[in-house]
Amino acid sequence: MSCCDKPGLLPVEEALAQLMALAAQAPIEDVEQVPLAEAEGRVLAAPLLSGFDLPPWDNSAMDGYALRLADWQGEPLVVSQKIFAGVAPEPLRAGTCARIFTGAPVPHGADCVEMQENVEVLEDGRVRFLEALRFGQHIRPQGQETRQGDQVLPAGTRLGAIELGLAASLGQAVLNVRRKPRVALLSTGDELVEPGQPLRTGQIYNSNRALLKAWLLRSGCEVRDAGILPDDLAKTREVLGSLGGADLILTTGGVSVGEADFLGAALREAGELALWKLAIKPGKPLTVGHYQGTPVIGLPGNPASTLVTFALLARPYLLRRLGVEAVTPLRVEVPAGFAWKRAGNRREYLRARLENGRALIYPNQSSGVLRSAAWADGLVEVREGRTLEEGETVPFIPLSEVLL
Ligand SMILES: Nc1nc2c(c(=O)[nH]1)N[C@H]1C(S)=C(S)[C@@H](COP(=O)(O)OP(=O)(O)OC[C@H]3O[C@@H](n4cnc5c(N)ncnc54)[C@H](O)[C@@H]3O)O[C@H]1N2
Ligand code: MOO
Ligand SMILES: [Mg+2]
Repeated sequence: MSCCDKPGLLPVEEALAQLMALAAQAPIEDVEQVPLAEAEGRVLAAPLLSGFDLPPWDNSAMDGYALRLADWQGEPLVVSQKIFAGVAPEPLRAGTCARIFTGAPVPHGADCVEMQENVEVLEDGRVRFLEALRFGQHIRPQGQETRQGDQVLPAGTRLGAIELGLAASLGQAVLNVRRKPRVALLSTGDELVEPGQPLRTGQIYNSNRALLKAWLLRSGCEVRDAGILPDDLAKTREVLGSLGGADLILTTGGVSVGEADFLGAALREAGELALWKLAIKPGKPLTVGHYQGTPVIGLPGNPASTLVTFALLARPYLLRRLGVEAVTPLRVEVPAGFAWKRAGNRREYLRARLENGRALIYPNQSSGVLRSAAWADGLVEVREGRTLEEGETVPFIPLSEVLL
């Protein structure tokens, strides 16, 4: 055990529970109406209800012929009308059938559709049905998908491609969604330089800013990019104090115990430090609190620590503030394609990739190595105190689950 890995670290579940409680105290409830085409990634503010039955009328599932079963005694039937999708049919004339195509409304009086492969069209145009017919066959009944008034999606649903398609099928051109969270993004560190600038000795490029900005935008947030903050307590106070209009100040770096780590000190002075030092690796010094009443989440500066803590803690917090229930990502159990001999006292999230159904881990799991995450397609979770033999089952969190 190293000097810093003492017991007393906050377990990940407890940190998440506390973040959820903080989120519940500060819901973002303002509602906006947005056109369907702009609603991707937003969160429904009200349930999506079906204004009508879907499908609105019985319609054919096949290209073929519609008939009334009782009219068919084995003799060929005359075709009395042709019904394409998009037209309103006449009622079916007794003793006849109708030519019908997939998606076309079934005419009043018909109760069965036969696909054209199973009929013989006679020279006189009549149609002989070659196989036994069943009542209701190949008919998609009115309301089979939704009934008028059904709740199709609950409030708090995040809108992805499927939900947008569903809303469109119900004729919704505009959706009521929660206002986007306003996130002020700050990268702390005297060593940071933006890409495009020359790099002097001791400096590194700011990668967390690009990573988080893209991810926040994808997560449906409005980003106020507050740039780079030097490692200086007075400057930290000044900049945090200027970001009061934000729903969240999200910072990276400056949360550990070094002499240039000032976020904790600033929060203790003019706010509250609610969470610090978690049993998570990477990401232990994650810092949560508020500054003059504005919520602050300080992600540890190491790029893989930033990624893991954003994915598993900060992102769920933001989603919960929007009323999203399901904020924890899916885990699938997979066999480990590696052995893990070092039981740690923090829960570890290893950058991993599935190959032939087994999880392989990137050879360098240093929290400074972002390349590990670009190589990976998920995170393997290794619980505190655990070692693993190759072939044992481990939880795997697909990165696609958290990147949306
Ligand atoms: N004595 C101890 N030292 C450290 C401990 C500890 O418990 N005792 N914890 C370590 C752990 S774990 C982590 S994680 C880091 C977290 O450090 P900070 O959040 O204070 O971050 P910094 O010190 O500012 O930076 C850490 C590392 O990350 C680089 N960095 C920072 N920001 C960026 C950025 N925007 N883009 C790219 N890289 C960035 C920075 O240069 C440092 O290399 O603390 C350990 N130390
Ligand atoms: O927890 Mo730190 O994130 O190990 O590098
Ligand atoms: Mg530090």
